[in-house]
Formats: sequence, C-alpha cells, structure tokens
Amino acid sequence: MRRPFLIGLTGSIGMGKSTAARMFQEAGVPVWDADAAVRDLYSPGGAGVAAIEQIRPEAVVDGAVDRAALKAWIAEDATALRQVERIVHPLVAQDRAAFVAGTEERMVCLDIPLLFEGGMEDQVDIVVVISAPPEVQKERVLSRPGMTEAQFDALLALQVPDAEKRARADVVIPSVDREETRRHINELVQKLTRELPDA
Ligand SMILES: CC(C)(COP(=O)(O)OP(=O)(O)OC[C@H]1O[C@@H](n2cnc3c(N)ncnc32)[C@H](O)[C@@H]1O)[C@@H](O)C(=O)NCCC(=O)NCCS
Ligand SMILES: Nc1ncnc2c1ncn2[C@@H]1O[C@H](COP(=O)(O)OP(=O)(O)OP(=O)(O)O)[C@@H](O)[C@H]1O
Repeated sequence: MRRPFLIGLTGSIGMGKSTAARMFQEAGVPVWDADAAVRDLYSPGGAGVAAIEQIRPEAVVDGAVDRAALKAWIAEDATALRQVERIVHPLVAQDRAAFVAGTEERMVCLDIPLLFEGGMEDQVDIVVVISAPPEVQKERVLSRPGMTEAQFDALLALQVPDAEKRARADVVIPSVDREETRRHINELVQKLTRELPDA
C-alpha cells in the first residue's frame, strides 16, 4: 500500500505552528502533533513513564512524568537532555509511524516543532516553515503568562534561527494575518491534491 505524502510543519516558538496545524486539519489533512505525542508518553499509563523513572525516579510524580522536575534536572546535569531524548525520541517515532500507517488519506501533516533541530528533514516529503517577523514573535511569546525576556532568549538560543529555517524550507507560510495564512495553506493543499497520484 502506498504511504501518504508527508508534509512536515515546523517553525520557531510562537510563530503560529499550532494555528497553522488546525488550518491543515480544517482543509481536510489529518495532523499528527509531536508535542501531543510527548504529552501522552508522559501521562499516567504512558509508555515513557516507566522508562523515565528508571533514569530519574524523582521526575515521576503520581504516575506521570513531571516536566518541572525534568527541567530542573536538565538545568543541573549537562547529560540529562540526551538521556531523556534517548528514551523519548524512539517512542515518538513509533507513535508517528503508527499514525502514518493508520491513515488512508493521500497526505498528512506532521507538526514537529524541532524538525530541523532533530535532523528530520529527510523523513518528510516537504518542509513547511511558519514564520512571522521577529518583533511579532517576541510580542506573542512575551504575552504568555509567566514568560520573561530571559526565558524567551534562552529558548531562542536552543532553536535553529528562523532565517535558517526559512532558507531550508520548501515552502514558507507567513503568519501575521490569519486569513492570509489560511489562504496559503488552502492553496498548498489544493496544489498537492492536483499533483499527487490518486490513491
Ligand atoms: C525539557 C522539557 C521537560 C520541557 O518541557 P516544557 O513543558 O517546559 O516545555 P516544552 O516541551 O514546550 O519545550 C519548550 C522549549 O524547549 C525546547 N526543547 C524541548 N525539548 C528539546 C530538545 N530535545 N532539544 C532542544 N530543545 C528542546 C524547545 O525549544 C521548546 O520550544 C520537555 O520539552 C522534554 O521532556 N523534552 C525532551 C523530549 C523531547 O525531545 N521533546 C521534543 C519533541 S520529540
Ligand atoms: N496566522 C496568524 N495570524 C495572526 N496571528 C496568529 C497567526 N497564527 C498564530 N497567531 C497568534 O500567535 C500566537 C501563537 O500562535 P500558536 O500558539 O499557533 O504558535 P506556536 O508556534 O504553536 O507556538 P509555540 O511554538 O510557542 O507552541 C497566538 O496568540 C495566535 O493567536
């Protein structure tokens, strides 16, 4: 059976990925969400809980992975993030493979915030980057409760810069005006629908 065409959706913090993902869904394209997959893994009964407990017992509270405890560990131990990734990434990859295998649509959208950082460009058929000017991004992120400028700068430093993401993208979708974004997404979906072979 033919696998669906894989649209990789990414963008830096606050650029509007979640909003764009909803627009793909509304255009009839099933969406898989990497962040949601991690949330499930960390929830009670999730496949990541026992594995994280083995490497960091303090990070499991009431049967779920406690993100604050993981963050505190990552802040104090330079090897911690690697150890967490070694557990989380294969489980996330499994979840994604099951989603792709379980769909009969011709295309799906994979919402992967760390697509470039995780070296996953080759695992999708096109890379779509959602992008807004830096001042718009900053204003959006700083308007979130509890977010400080220092935290924003620290998160940005962990991410591949927006300019590089845009340069490496197959398609860049602007995210300043909702209707403009929706138009771009609908046009892309229509173009792919025309070009892709029938199922
Ligand atoms: C570090 C954790 C506990 C922070 O959780 P929290 O809810 O506070 O924040 P959130 O998940 O939204 O991440 C915030 C930001 O941290 C950065 N970040 C998170 N994980 C990673 C990573 N593996 N590499 C680089 N940056 C990362 C991203 O820029 C992201 O925008 C959590 O992100 C985590 O467990 N990460 C490891 C698993 C992972 O790699 N997830 C990414 C998707 S596969
Ligand atoms: N196309 C758009 N036009 C105008 N505003 C937008 C657009 N997309 C998103 N926004 C606004 O920007 C903010 C961030 O959007 P969203 O939550 O979709 O970003 P995100 O990239 O998923 O964020 P993060 O990476 O931090 O999780 C929201 O307040 C949303 O209303």
